[in-house]
Amino acid sequence: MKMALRACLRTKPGLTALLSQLSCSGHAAARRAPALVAQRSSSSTSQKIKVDFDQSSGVAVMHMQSPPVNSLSLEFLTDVCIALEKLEMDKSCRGLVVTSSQPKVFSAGLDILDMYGKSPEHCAEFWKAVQEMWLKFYGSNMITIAAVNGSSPAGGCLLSMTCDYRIMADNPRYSIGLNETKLGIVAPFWFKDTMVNTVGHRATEMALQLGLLYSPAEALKIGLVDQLVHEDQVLTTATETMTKWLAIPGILNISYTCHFFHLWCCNLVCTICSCVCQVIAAKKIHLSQDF
Ligand SMILES: CC/C=C\C/C=C\C/C=C\CC/C=C/CC(=O)SCCNC(=O)CCNC(=O)[C@H](O)C(C)(C)COP(=O)(O)OP(=O)(O)OC[C@H]1O[C@@H](n2cnc3c(N)ncnc32)[C@H](O)[C@@H]1OP(=O)(O)O
Repeated sequence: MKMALRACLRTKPGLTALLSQLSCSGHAAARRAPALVAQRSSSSTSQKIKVDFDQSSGVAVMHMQSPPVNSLSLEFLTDVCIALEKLEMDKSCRGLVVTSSQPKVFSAGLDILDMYGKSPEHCAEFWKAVQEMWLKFYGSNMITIAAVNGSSPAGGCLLSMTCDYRIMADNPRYSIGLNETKLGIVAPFWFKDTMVNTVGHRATEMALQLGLLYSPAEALKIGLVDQLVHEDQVLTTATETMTKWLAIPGILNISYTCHFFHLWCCNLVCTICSCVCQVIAAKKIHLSQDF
C-alpha cells in the first residue's frame, strides 16, 4: 500500500501539488530546516530531530529526540516534516530509518497537551500537521523502516505503520497499538485504514473497538510489527535490513495498479472532509467553552 501511494505521487504531479497545498508546508517552510550537505556522511539537527545521512549507502537515520516521550506536538511534527522534505529532495537518499533517542519510548503519540484548551486556529494547524506527517511518510519515495525501540501508542503506532517495515525491541514492558478508544476518543478513519493495510480488517476491528495495546510478541503475531530483536540491536538490524531492501533491483520503481490509486484518492477526499469536520468540531467545542 505504501508503495502504491509512492507511485501515485511519482506519476501524478498534479496530485503532489494538491497535496502540498493541503499540507502545512507553509508554516513548515518558515522554520529552520536541517540541511543535508554533499559529503560522505552528514549530520543535521533541529532541536527535536537529528538526521544522520550516510551518502555512501544512501541511508538516513532520523532520531526523534523530543523529551520526555517524543509526543507529537505541532512543533515536533513540523520539524519531522521539514526533515523528511529535505531528505526527499536529496535524490541520493534512498532509505530512511526512523528511531527514538528517548529511553523506553518510540513515540507517545499526539501531544495531548497540544490538543487541549488551544485556539481553533491552533487545533486546525495541529491537525493539518498530523495529516501531513502521515501523508509524507506514507507517500515517501524512500524505503522507510521504523526502528521501534520503545513503546509506541496511538499516533506513535500510526507513525510506525506508515513505514515499509517495522522492527521492534523485544521487551515485554513495551507496547504498541491504536489505543484511542481506551482514552475515550475515536481513532480517525485514516488511522484505521492504515492499520487495515497493515494487519487486515478483523485484527483492526478488534484493535480499535477495544483500544488494544499489544506486547511486542502479540504485535508480531498479528503482523503489526515485522521483526523483534533485542533492544540493543534494533537500529543495527534496521540499517542491515535497509541494505538488503535497497539491493533489490527497482525497489523504488515498482509499478502499481489503478485500484491503489483510487483507494488513495478516496483517502484524500475523505481526509479533506475529515479535516473540515475536525475544525468545525473544534470551533464548536471552543464556543461551548465560552458559555
Ligand atoms: C488538535 C486536534 C484538533 C482537532 C481534532 C479533534 C479531534 C481529534 C479526534 C481524535 C484524535 C484521535 C487521535 C489520537 C492519537 C493520539 O496519539 S492520542 C495520544 C495517545 N497517547 C497515549 O495514550 C500515550 C500516553 N502515554 C503513555 O502511555 C506513557 O507515557 C508512555 C508509555 C508513552 C511512556 O511511559 P513512561 O516511560 O512510564 O513515561 P510517563 O508515563 O511517566 O510519561 C512521562 C511524561 O510524558 C508525558 N506524556 C506521556 N504521553 C504524553 C502525550 N501523549 N502527550 C503529552 N505528554 C505525554 C507524561 O505526562 C509525563 O509527563 P510528566 O513527567 O508527568 O510531566
